[in-house]
Amino acid sequence: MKLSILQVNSEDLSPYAIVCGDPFRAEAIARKLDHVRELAFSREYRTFIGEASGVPITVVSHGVGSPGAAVCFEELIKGGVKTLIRVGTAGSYSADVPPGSLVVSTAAVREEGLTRQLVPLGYPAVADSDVVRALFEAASETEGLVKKGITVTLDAFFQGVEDFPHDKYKRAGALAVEMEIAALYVIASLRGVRAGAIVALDGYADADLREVYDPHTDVVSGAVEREIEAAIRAVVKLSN
Ligand SMILES: O=P(O)(O)O[C@H]1O[C@H](CO)[C@@H](O)[C@H]1O
Ligand SMILES: O=c1cc[nH]c(=O)[nH]1
Repeated sequence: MKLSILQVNSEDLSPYAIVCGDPFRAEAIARKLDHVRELAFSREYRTFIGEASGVPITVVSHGVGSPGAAVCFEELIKGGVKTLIRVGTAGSYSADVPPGSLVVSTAAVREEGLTRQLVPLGYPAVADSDVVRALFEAASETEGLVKKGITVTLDAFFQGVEDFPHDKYKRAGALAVEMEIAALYVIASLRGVRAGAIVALDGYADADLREVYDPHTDVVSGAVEREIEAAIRAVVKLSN
């Protein structure tokens, strides 16, 4: 079956997918795999298939923001993907997890608009516990700080005149904020597949991102390398 938005044949997909926002990061992840082939590059969705330790892995970029990412997650699941791992970046809520750290998201606050069009507000956006365990173990085997905990998914990236809800979620113990994990977790639960996510912290969420956002530093690149390694190893662990 040809997936109409991703423009890939479902027969070419692995049951394991690593997803990320940036099409160039998808390529960087794919380059770590054996026998890699690019399957399609349609809109923001760039799809590769490769192998790690003999386990086939699909890698796909989902772009920025929950609505576009949701389309990607839904099509992958329709195409037979059973385990999805997001490898992303996020802004930190705490000096205990400074830029360059990794966070494995156990659950996500639904501060986006997409999932409320799918399920009631009380429905949780929660990771699969086996995927969290595999990601945390694999990330802990890399050099550098890794924590697990709640993350926040927000639609807005640059602030307008409304206050962002960062302070209350910080006080409630959330570790970081990004833009797609809640959509991933809700859709995975709805469709009966498992999902998890790991993020590399690229700055502090409450800074004025218009002034200071720069994910292209050595510290962030190093953390992204670590999370890619962790995600690939987590897939191999989950396949055993
Ligand atoms: O690095 P990625 O995976 O794109 O994740 C984060 O970065 C983007 C914002 O620049 C958003 O997609 C956010 O969730
Ligand atoms: O959504 C995001 C992603 C990266 N960094 C942030 O501060 N926010």
